[in-house]
Amino acid sequence: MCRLSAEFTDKTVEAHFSHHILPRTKAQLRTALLFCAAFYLVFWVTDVLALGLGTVAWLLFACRLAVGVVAVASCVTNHLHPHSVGRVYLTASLTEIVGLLAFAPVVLARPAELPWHAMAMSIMVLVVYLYIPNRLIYSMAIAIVSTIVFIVVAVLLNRLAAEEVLSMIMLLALANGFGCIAARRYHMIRREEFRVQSVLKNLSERDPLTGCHNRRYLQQELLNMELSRARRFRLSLAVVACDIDHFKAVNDTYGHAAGDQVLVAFASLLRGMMRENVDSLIRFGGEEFLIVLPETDLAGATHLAERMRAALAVATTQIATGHPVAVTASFGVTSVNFAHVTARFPQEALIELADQLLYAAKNAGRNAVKALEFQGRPPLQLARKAGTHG
Ligand SMILES: Nc1nc2c(ncn2[C@@H]2O[C@H](COP(=O)(O)OP(=O)(O)OP(=O)(O)O)[C@@H](O)[C@H]2O)c(=O)[nH]1
Repeated sequence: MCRLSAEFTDKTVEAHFSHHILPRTKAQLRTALLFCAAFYLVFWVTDVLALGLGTVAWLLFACRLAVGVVAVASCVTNHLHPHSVGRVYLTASLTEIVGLLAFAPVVLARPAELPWHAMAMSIMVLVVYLYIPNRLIYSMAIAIVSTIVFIVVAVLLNRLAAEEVLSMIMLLALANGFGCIAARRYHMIRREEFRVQSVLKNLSERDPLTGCHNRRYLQQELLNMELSRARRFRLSLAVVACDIDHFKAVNDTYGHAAGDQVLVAFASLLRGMMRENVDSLIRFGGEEFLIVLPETDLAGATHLAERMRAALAVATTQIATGHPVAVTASFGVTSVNFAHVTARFPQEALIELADQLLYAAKNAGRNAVKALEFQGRPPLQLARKAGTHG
């Protein structure tokens, strides 16, 4: 994490984090802006009490109203662009700047109350750092520049004794210092929470050896999500089950560590032939993998499985001892086309059919692909498990 900005140094991670917290940031920003704008307007009462209901008081009302208008416009803009992180920070900064600028006429119109204005300025600085959600570097820039401008205006007004000016400067420096430290802490804690959550999510959804999604993620999230999407838009969804042939022999001959290397290489070969961010590879158990292919019909999925089978058949994995290890794999392919299938069926039925086809491929001599369209009914018993398969 960058120590100055309190953001992730990796821009992609930071963008991911910002999008992840965007709904919460927007809700916080809306509350903060409307609350601050309302207070700004309510404080007009003090202008009237100090100046009477004359032209100057109405001018100050116009300034305060401008802050309210910008705050409301910011909220509307963010509502109309629900996915824009940049716009959230832009509107937060803009409202902060307008709010602080609108404070200048109040100070100039009521110079006798300079110590109170200094106190108000300290509170506003804290609000900028802590209450209005914004990037820390933007909050820092806005708070520091407006503090300096305020001090210059206060000195030019020449209403305070030297010791009062010094007290005011120290008070404002304290507000900036503590505000900045607290805001920095808050930004870092939120990112640390996000990092821990991501690590835990990864641990619960992924297989540590191959980095593929695990069975729990497939059954509890992925398949349900893909099936509902395919059903809603009447699309095809394909599932491919694949399993390395005679994998036990690899372990027995070269050792478990070499077996692990072969598994990792197999997963990487499959992943390399899939569509990034569209298809999913799941380690279903031991040496069996499952591939979920959205918007893919049986012909497309069978073609892919055939290409994967052929690629593996000519590939070798260099294990730690330097030996090249060659393996083959068997594939069971099924797909469901929701343009035709309207009946509801349990998600397991699709996996079960892919699995049965996989064992049919094993029974047919291995290093083979078997495919069948899923018709929405519980699958038939296509094949018994191959005798050698555990
Ligand atoms: N190295 C390694 N081996 C594993 C892992 N998970 C399961 N295995 C092994 O995979 C082997 C699977 O053997 P079987 O189920 O008999 O299947 P097979 O030898 O591949 O035979 P067929 O599938 O019928 O072709 C067993 O020896 C398991 O110990 C793993 O994470 N790493």
